[in-house]
Amino acid sequence: MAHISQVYCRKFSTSPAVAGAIKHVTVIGGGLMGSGIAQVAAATGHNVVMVDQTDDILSKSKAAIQKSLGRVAKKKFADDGERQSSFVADVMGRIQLNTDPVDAAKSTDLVVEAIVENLDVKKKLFSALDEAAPQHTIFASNTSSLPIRDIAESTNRLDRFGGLHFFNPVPMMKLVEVVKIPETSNETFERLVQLGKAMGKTTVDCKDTPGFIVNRLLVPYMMEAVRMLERGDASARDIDTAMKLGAGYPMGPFELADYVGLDTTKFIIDGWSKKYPDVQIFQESPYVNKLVADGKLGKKTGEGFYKYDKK
Ligand SMILES: CCCCCCCCCCCCCC(=O)CC(=O)SCCNC(=O)CCNC(=O)[C@H](O)C(C)(C)COP(=O)(O)OP(=O)(O)OC[C@H]1O[C@@H](n2cnc3c(N)ncnc32)[C@H](O)[C@@H]1OP(=O)(O)O
Ligand SMILES: NC(=O)C1=CN([C@@H]2O[C@H](COP(=O)(O)OP(=O)(O)OC[C@H]3O[C@@H](n4cnc5c(N)ncnc54)[C@H](O)[C@@H]3O)[C@@H](O)[C@H]2O)C=CC1
Repeated sequence: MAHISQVYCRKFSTSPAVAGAIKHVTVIGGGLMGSGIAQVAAATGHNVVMVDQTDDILSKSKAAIQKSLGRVAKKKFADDGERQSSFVADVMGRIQLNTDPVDAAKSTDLVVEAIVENLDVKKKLFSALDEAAPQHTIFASNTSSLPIRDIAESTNRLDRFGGLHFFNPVPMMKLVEVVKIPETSNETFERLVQLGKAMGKTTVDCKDTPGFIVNRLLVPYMMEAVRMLERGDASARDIDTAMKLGAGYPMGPFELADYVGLDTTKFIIDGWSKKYPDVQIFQESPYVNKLVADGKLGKKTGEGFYKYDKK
């Protein structure tokens, strides 16, 4: 016998797919975050399409996923090379690649956007996707710092729009912030929460408030670290050591900034300094600006606050 809530959903939902769990996920952006989201979605049984601008970028994203899955497989199936390989092949088999976001959006339950941290670029993307995606498709942004409502206004599906904020590295970090705008329907919100849990994450709910929970606290902390460096109070190395050994953080603020990417970091600072011109802590950092101008974007380019071996 069907459970009463199943009967209710079948009878009253606008589309049968709205009531079901999200099975097909389209991830737009195959960078640090998009590749991690695609990996974890596929590893938890979802069919995934990962979209980026060129085949070349996508093949690098695919290689990054394969490498990360290899690390996961080693832990999951220690000493069993065959099972490790079949796990990796199985997960990779659920990830398709596409350079056309509009095409990818035509048949998907959820779009998760993880492209560059720029409001206009994100709005342009979602506006195009809105024309193509089916009615039931939910849109979500992984933005670090932009208001979800500002991105969502480029679409006609505010009730099916929310924030899904994952953390870097996605395969290791256990949290997803699920963000509601005033128009997000309860059904959409519940489905996003369910997806976060189905991906093996702990979810927290948050309103569309600047930086959500984590970044509202993390950004001022990291900004104060760079102010200390700029004032000459302490070296980057000593500040990092202090925060790791004195506060128990896995990475110090400069290691973390390099890990996040200084381009993304600068996009966040630029956005917030414009938005909050009177809040001193959010104002630009000459030190970060110089590193970015010199192409030193952190771990991904081999140099940021620190130098890295290119692997
Ligand atoms: C300061 C100046 C700048 C001012 C600017 C202010 C602007 C602020 C910008 C804010 C940006 C916000 C971005 C955002 O929106 C939110 C975020 O995501 S914030 C980032 C959150 N992430 C963290 O805080 C990461 C903290 N670090 C860690 O947890 C660990 O260091 C990490 C897990 C990354 C690595 O662990 P570590 O022990 O250091 O290294 P190992 O290499 O030995 O790894 C340990 C373990 O983990 C496995 N592993 C690591 N990475 C992956 C991966 N990608 N895929 C699969 N597996 C991975 C690895 O295999 C190891 O496994 P073992 O079994 O233990 O060997
Ligand atoms: N780096 C981090 O630690 C975190 C970043 N975020 C957020 O996730 C988003 C992505 O960040 P990262 O993955 O770090 O950036 P990234 O620079 O590593 O990757 C972005 C990718 O998007 C692609 N892209 C840009 N415009 C596109 C478009 N119109 N269509 C398709 N693909 C496009 C780029 O080619 C690139 O591969 C940003 O909004 C960022 O704020 C959120 C949590 C953590």
